[in-house]
Amino acid sequence: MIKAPNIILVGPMGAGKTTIGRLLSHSLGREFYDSDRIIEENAGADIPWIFEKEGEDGFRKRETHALECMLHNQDCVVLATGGGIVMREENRELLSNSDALVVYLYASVSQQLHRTSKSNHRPLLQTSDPKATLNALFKVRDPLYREVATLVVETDSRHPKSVANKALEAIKRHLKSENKAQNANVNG
Ligand SMILES: Nc1ncnc2c1ncn2[C@@H]1O[C@H](COP(=O)(O)OP(=O)(O)O)[C@@H](O)[C@H]1O
Ligand SMILES: O=C(O)C1=C[C@@H](OP(=O)(O)O)[C@@H](O)[C@H](O)C1
Ligand SMILES: [Mg+2]
Repeated sequence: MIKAPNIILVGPMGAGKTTIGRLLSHSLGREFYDSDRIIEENAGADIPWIFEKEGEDGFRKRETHALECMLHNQDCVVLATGGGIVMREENRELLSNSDALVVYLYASVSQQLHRTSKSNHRPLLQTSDPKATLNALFKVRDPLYREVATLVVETDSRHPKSVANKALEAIKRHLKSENKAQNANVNG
């Protein structure tokens, strides 16, 4: 059993946040949440509908509210976020100022494109050139994911189970080194 506060997954669309988050939560015996599902449940509508009726700005407001509620009410859960969670400074501050362990699931743009091509539920990718959109988003967002993340886990050419195991090992290593540093502070 590992002792860690909330584990929060960030990264681009198609990085596998929803898939890996669920696998991680099973391995850890923790509850799993996905900010996109929380938003949909609260709205009583799906994400394409919210984007259509309220615009991206309406969706982002709902996203901030979902993140605030999770950080305020939940402890020791696994939370998958949506790829745009880092766009608002307010959200980055919420993530950085919380004691959550934030894991950036990295995926190359070609993998993002491949993995998102099976679904039409991502409004931002309903363009004539989703690859150009993913490239443009990646340029802006990659530094922001790195800014809020404690750990970065590479997901290209790995099966989801292998990504989840890799993330788990990285989390355990991180917690061990954090404990050692704390003990050194107490004893030193
Ligand atoms: N490591 C992986 N290798 C291959 N396919 C993956 C991997 N991770 C996720 N997928 C697949 O990619 C698609 C998008 O995954 P999802 O978890 O929804 O990503 P996200 O929540 O980051 O947008 C799903 O069909 C999922 O099964
Ligand atoms: O990158 C984004 O801005 C978005 C990512 C989506 O979540 P996933 O990253 O889980 O696909 C979802 O929140 C919405 O379509 C917007
Ligand atoms: Mg997702």
